[in-house]
Amino acid sequence: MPLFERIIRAGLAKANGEPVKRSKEAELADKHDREALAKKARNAAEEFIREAENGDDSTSDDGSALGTNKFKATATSSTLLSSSSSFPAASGASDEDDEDESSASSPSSLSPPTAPLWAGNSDNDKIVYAPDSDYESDGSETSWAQLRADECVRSEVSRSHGMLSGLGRAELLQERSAGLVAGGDLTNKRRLRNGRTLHHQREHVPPKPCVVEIEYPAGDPSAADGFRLWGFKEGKRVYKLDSPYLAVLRANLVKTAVGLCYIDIAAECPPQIVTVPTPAAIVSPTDQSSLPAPGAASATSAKPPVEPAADLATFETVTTATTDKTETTSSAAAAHSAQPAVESSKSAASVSASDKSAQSTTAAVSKAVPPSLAPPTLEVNGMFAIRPSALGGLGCFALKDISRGDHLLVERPLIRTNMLHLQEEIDRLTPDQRAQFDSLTGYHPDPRVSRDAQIWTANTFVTGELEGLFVVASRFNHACTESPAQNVGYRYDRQLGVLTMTAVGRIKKGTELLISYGKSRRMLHERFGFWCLCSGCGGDMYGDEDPASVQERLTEEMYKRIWS
Ligand SMILES: C[S@@+](CC[C@H](N)C(=O)[O-])C[C@H]1O[C@@H](n2cnc3c(N)ncnc32)[C@H](O)[C@@H]1O
Repeated sequence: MPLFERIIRAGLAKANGEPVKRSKEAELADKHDREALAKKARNAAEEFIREAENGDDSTSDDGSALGTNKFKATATSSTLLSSSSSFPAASGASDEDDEDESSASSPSSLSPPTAPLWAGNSDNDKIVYAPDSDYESDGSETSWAQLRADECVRSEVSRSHGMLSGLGRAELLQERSAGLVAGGDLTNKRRLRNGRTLHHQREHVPPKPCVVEIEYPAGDPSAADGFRLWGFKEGKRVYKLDSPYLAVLRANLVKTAVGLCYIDIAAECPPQIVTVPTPAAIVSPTDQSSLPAPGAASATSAKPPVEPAADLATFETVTTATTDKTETTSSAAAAHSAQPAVESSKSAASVSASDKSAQSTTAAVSKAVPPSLAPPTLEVNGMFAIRPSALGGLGCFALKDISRGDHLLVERPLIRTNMLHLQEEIDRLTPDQRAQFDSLTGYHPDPRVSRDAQIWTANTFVTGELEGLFVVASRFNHACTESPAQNVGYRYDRQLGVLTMTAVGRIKKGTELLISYGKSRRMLHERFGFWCLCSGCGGDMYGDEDPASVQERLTEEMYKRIWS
């Protein structure tokens, strides 16, 4: 379960005094405790068995007591050991009581393990079983289990937070630079202080500035100019930069980022992403005859649909002009820099005549950047193009004036499944489909999850009981209700198995097409990892305040809320 969901659930449940489903860590901790109890019980049982085999007379003196104790010990041992399965089946427990107890303590009654059912007997320090036939465990009966779960969640938060902020590494770098700890030679590296203080989780530590280590091939001090904290993206701090060394940095991106910050170079270096929507998957809902057969939905082909509907007929391949120098953010830029250049050149070969200017711009930009960093070539369906967006990464922009009710896109899912079966579905993708999947932006609240899971989490649409991932629809950015308005609605048709995007108002050529991911800014941040930059929800309500500090402050507020 995602971290935030766990935290929120735990918090809500705690507030309401409701039982909390324990985390995996708590389960492990319980298992550890159970094993300790099992050991104890085994010793007790062995002792009893030894006593019984030695013909201890106390049986006849107090047969029932010993019988009960003996039974308790053995039943307990065998039950407890059913999880560790190292204790031989207990003997000498064949009376009626025993059968009752045995059935009550069969392994199935412990599935899932319910540690709170066990308690130490303070009188004889033996483990006793206190079955209650009406009792159904939900795994959260005792406060220690609850506490342990909370503790696990708490450590989870601080761990994740440590990863989010990179503070651990920042501190290490700082200590290294101060000569407090041993480390590599920093003399050829520039360090940048961003003046940030530590988050409240670490308040006991005196605040220190965060240090970013960046390697500059040129070694020129002025190369550090222009860096500033922009915010958080995909679980990492994002720094914007505007440096004369961009070209060099671009070529050395991996070396440069040093694992601490992800450098957003979208303004100068366009995303290396080629989205090739499946023509067969994009048809008019009125032209259902041309819908591809299920399963063949996403076969990649450069051919247009056989009989495309009028409004979606023109499949243009547009080389997007990406000389836009505005400060756009793009996770795609770094995440997808490995996109094979061949894709770009392949698509570039089919540039439509209608976009000659874009082509010439592309040619100019191509000269300036290495082939692997050539501008994106994006295939669109005639109604919109996919281009870098000021909101973040790529977005969809109207290529013509659009009227209310116009269908913009009808798309079949590349994958329709749930998290449980995601891997199987991914494994079934063809290499082309896999490349389409990989090209998407990923985010997951827990940065440790796989990139596949991140992509899935950040891009899926609810499609009935399952979720669907659509390669083109995934490029629609979010807006709240006011300007820039959400101007596109979508609906998944379960019978046809297609997602339809429809204009919900008049849209002028060039306007970004925006859908709604949800209403709450906090939800957007927690679920998708971004603070909405649209003005509708107050993304711009902070006036002159530096966006970096706004985002940092909001993040801190979120953590405070989680912790309170
Ligand atoms: C489903 S993707 C949308 C397409 C994405 N821009 C891309 O390049 O692939 C969702 C991501 O887009 C960005 N995004 C979408 N709407 C945004 C908004 N209103 N403000 C800021 N970022 C936004 C966020 O990074 C979010 O995680």
